[in-house]
Amino acid sequence: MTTASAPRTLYRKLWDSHVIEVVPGAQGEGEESRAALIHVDRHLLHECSTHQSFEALRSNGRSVHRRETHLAVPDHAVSTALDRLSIAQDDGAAGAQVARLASNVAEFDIPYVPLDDARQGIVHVMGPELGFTLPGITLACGDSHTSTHGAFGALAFGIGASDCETVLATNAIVQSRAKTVKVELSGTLGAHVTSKDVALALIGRYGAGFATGCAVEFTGEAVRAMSMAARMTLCNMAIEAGARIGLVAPDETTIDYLRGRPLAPQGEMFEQAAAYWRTLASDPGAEYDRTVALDLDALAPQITWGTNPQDAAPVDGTVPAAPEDAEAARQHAKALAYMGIEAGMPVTDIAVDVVFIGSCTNGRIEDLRAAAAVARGRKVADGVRALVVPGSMAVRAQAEAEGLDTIFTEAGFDWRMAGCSMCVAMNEDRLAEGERSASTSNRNFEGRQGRGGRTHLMSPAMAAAAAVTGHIADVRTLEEIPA
Ligand SMILES: CC(C)[C@H](C(=O)O)[C@@H](O)C(=O)O
Ligand code: SF4
Repeated sequence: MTTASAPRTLYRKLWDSHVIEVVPGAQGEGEESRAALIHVDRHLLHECSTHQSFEALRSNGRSVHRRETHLAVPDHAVSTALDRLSIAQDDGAAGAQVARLASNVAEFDIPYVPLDDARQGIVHVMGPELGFTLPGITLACGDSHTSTHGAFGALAFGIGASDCETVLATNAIVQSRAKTVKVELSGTLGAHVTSKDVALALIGRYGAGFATGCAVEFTGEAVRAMSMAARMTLCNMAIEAGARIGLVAPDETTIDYLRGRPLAPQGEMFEQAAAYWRTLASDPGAEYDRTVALDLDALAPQITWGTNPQDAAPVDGTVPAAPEDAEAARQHAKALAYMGIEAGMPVTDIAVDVVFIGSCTNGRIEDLRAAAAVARGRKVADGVRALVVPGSMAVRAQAEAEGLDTIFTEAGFDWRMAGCSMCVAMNEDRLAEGERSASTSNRNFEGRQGRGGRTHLMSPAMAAAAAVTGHIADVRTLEEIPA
């Protein structure tokens, strides 16, 4: 039984401060129920997972409880073509999804960022940019990568369509309190090694299920040194370790990021909020259900070779040999056959057809800067199609203000409008059967980027290195190009 004075994890503090009522449960004698009705402070919506919820609201005769706590944006199915506003009215499936979202939010009077708005972007990029995401809040969205917002010290989680209706109608939801995993990151990242590499290395070492159903808190000096963008990448990828929630305790980096954001508190209110945010950290001695560690000093850039995010290897390594366990060996053979590669080959021998730089994992301005630093003065290799899809229109505008678009286009990259794009292939951006990509997104399952497509996950700098060499390449070994 947790007493008021027992040291608590950040997760537990966020949880406790949002419990409306504990649901009496079937726990063992003397054990506290883990289920509770919790308050949902904020809710993000996109066009793919919400139509059913609005239908349910209508058929149940319910209304939206507090309209200003919701924010909707189309991102998954939208075109990323430069002339998309003139084609958005097409009656294709994607256009219809966006149109339905627009009419649903109009009917229920929910704040909406339409496709032609300068703030449009992937929900998990746009929410933080606007200051909709704040430390200490609960934030829900009908999308698994909602964990991204945990980088701010928010309790952020994906919900299903029926939960989405409940959240719209009540701002509350029954959840089960998750078990906690502490990830201790020690050491310092080397040049060109990023939080994407940390995430892939962690999942590679501990397995795609190492945090199943858990709340993962990333801790250590290395995390404190990371930008908000890097922390968001980590929390985003926590889902690929099976987690429900990713968390980083807020600090001055978080507070500096949020100051002046349009939907964050302003002036004296902001300072009062920041004083509270500074209290949001795990107490010394707080107990986690599991702790895992990774030393970053010797970490190399990572890539995935297979069809699961845990199929990670260092870029200076080889495609691994079959594991001993029979079932694991069968999976390994299946993955290699699908990917069209062989055990033992250096991963840098893998040639790519397509490069995708974008997504809610790595579509922020820092990511584009890292990719542009590699692309600058180089050319996309012959036969390679390379796309840069900013995570939001604000990222796109910032990149243009910095001249990154010119660097990319001069190098032969395609410079697109914002959206999920080839991360999920719900729009026209997709791999053809058998095509192979270097991708900065988060999932490499069979067909994720188009039926029969083959995905190698990596960081933005590594993806840019693949674009200019035509194969998976160690960005650390590319020659410096003088400015
Ligand atoms: C379409 C959406 C519900 C889905 C998710 O839940 O994550 C998508 O964003 C994804 O990344 O696969
Ligand atoms: S960018 Fe990819 S992972 Fe992120 S929300 Fe869109 S589809 Fe999901």
